[in-house]
Amino acid sequence: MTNSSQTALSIHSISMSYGANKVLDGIDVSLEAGKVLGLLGPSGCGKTTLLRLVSGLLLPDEGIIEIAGRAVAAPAKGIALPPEQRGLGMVFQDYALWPHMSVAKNVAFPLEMQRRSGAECRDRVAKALDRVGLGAMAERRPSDLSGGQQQRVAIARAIVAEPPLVLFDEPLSNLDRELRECMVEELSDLVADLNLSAVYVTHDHGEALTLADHVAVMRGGKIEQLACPDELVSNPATVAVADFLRLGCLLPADRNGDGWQVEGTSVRLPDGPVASAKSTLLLPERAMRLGSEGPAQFKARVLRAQTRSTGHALTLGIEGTNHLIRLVSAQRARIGDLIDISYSPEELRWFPA
Ligand SMILES: Nc1ncnc2c1ncn2[C@@H]1O[C@H](COP(=O)(O)OP(=O)(O)OP(=O)(O)O)[C@@H](O)[C@H]1O
Repeated sequence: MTNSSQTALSIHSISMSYGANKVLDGIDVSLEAGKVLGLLGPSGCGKTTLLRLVSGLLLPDEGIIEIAGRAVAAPAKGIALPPEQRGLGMVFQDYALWPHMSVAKNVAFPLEMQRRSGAECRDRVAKALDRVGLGAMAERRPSDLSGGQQQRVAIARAIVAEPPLVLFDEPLSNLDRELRECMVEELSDLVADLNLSAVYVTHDHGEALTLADHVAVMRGGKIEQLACPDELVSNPATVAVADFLRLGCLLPADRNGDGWQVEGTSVRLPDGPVASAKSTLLLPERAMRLGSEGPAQFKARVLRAQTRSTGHALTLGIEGTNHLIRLVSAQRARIGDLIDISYSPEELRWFPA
């Protein structure tokens, strides 16, 4: 464990059960000050439980949680600080704004809880609202704002007391897709400008990869991989990570002579860095191109073609099999066409079976 004030959050060997159901199992993760940790994973993997343990809404069965070097939960030592003594900022999915209070009153709440003077409250609220671009809306009611603006009020309230750590619990999931895409970028800039230390829970991998410096991909109460976004995308540690991040096509393969054969196909691949007789290989979407110009190819049939703003979204079937490949291509292709797909063998990733 570390006591450095440079560490915003340190989670050590945390476990937690609901009755006989162990929902978190030996979680270890730490976060440097000024960085964002994304907690990403499918429904039920334990992200919200972990966030609640950090906030103090739940207590762990085992382990230690430190915020800015101070132990806030350590059952073995009888330490269990309630949420109000952890001094955290929190932003929730449903904004959790008080409808009968003005925007300024909502934002002032954490400072009033700390019994700050009226002048200090007014000054800090005005600064926080300016930072989220809502300086002109201080006297409005939350109901007179759009969903995106309400979420910015919630962010202003979370940062007004300059907490050592801000917790975001799926803050954009109530917004429609267009607004969400806009807010992800805004939020990412805001978090960087404010130099916030934050934990950001989401099941949307695009959000996590955009916003977080490090992402913990969770599965079944454990961290499957903890890495920066680039590393996760280029070197997923497991099939589950590659699958959850939808990095490309996962294919079962059998060792065959000095190479590999994709199960049920005539597609042969060069040797990979696994010793087992069977493996799953990832053919990343970004490694594939339409046409036969690349270093290696195979044939696939176009099953579906949809026009998107970014290109043509194609679903292809490796000829004569049920293996599907999805990719977005600048080139058009017609349903039923048999086309060549090129790829770079060095971009394949292998997982022992
Ligand atoms: N109050 C509770 N009582 C019993 N089991 C619970 C309770 N809250 C959560 N669980 C269980 O704990 C596990 C983890 O739940 P958690 O809410 O942390 O998952 P999550 O990853 O946040 O999922 P989601 O994305 O759907 O919110 C799940 O199996 C869930 O059913």
